[in-house]
Amino acid sequence: MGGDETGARATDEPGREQRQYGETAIRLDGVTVDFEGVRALSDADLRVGKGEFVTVIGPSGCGKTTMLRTVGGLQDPTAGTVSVGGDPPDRARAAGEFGFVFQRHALLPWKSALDNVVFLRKLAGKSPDRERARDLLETVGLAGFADARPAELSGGMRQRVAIARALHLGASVLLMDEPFGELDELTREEMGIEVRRVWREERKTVLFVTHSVPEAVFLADRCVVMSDHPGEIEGVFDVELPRPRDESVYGTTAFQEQVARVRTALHEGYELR
Ligand SMILES: Nc1ncnc2c1ncn2[C@@H]1O[C@H](COP(=O)(O)OP(=O)(O)OP(=O)(O)O)[C@@H](O)[C@H]1O
Repeated sequence: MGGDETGARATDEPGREQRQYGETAIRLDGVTVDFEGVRALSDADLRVGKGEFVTVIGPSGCGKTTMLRTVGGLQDPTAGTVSVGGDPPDRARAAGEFGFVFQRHALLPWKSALDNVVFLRKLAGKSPDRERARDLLETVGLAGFADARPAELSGGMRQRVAIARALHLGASVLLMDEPFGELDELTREEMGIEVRRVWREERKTVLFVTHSVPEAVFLADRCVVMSDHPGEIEGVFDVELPRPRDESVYGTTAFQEQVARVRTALHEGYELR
């Protein structure tokens, strides 16, 4: 398919989202993770190119979070190797290469949005930059909310703060685990559009776990489909949709077809490779 070693294709599409993922940012080779008799992840091989947006979807308990945590150095593999920018995950984590965004944003309730963005960077031993933090709040659509406390923000706005916080860390890799899981469908869609826009501007590598097939397709350059018992990578699906993407994509036949294809893969173990 004319791909490079990441498996991603460089396309001739014009615009800023042109895909050129020659350099591998994340690499998993034969990664297995066992927990007391449970094989959470089995023999996973994956390459994620630098600056690529990869989503991960699969049934509950198939090892999506385990894979994300293993990439992020929060979980050691039982077998196999993971490398991030050529380094083992714990070294990459110590170097501040990861921005984690989880379903529960864990903002500090007594701090303003701006202070929440700044705080994590301070905690990581890096010097905070309030101007940059303010710019990032603007980037995620929160201009004017720098002084608001989390309780004054909606769920979607709180997740935007969490994304700005991860970006302020200066991380090159965003690991996102169901970040919009608690949001209503319309807000999820809006957040998806925002996240792709931010990703385009900030040029991060993103690994994004979701339960939503439309979200997995809309966001991705490539979508990793997993199966369970044991958790393994069933296939990796190239998403061919216009770039940049906005809400009009949801209504297109191409989008519906690709959603259907991923659904079939999830239900029937349809061969994607
Ligand atoms: N710390 C742990 N100790 C024991 N078992 C675990 C641990 N973490 C995960 N597991 C098990 O490993 C398997 C994979 O879990 P994981 O959370 O990675 O799946 P998931 O695909 O993210 O699930 P969900 O979509 O429900 O969040 C499950 O059977 C789970 O019970």
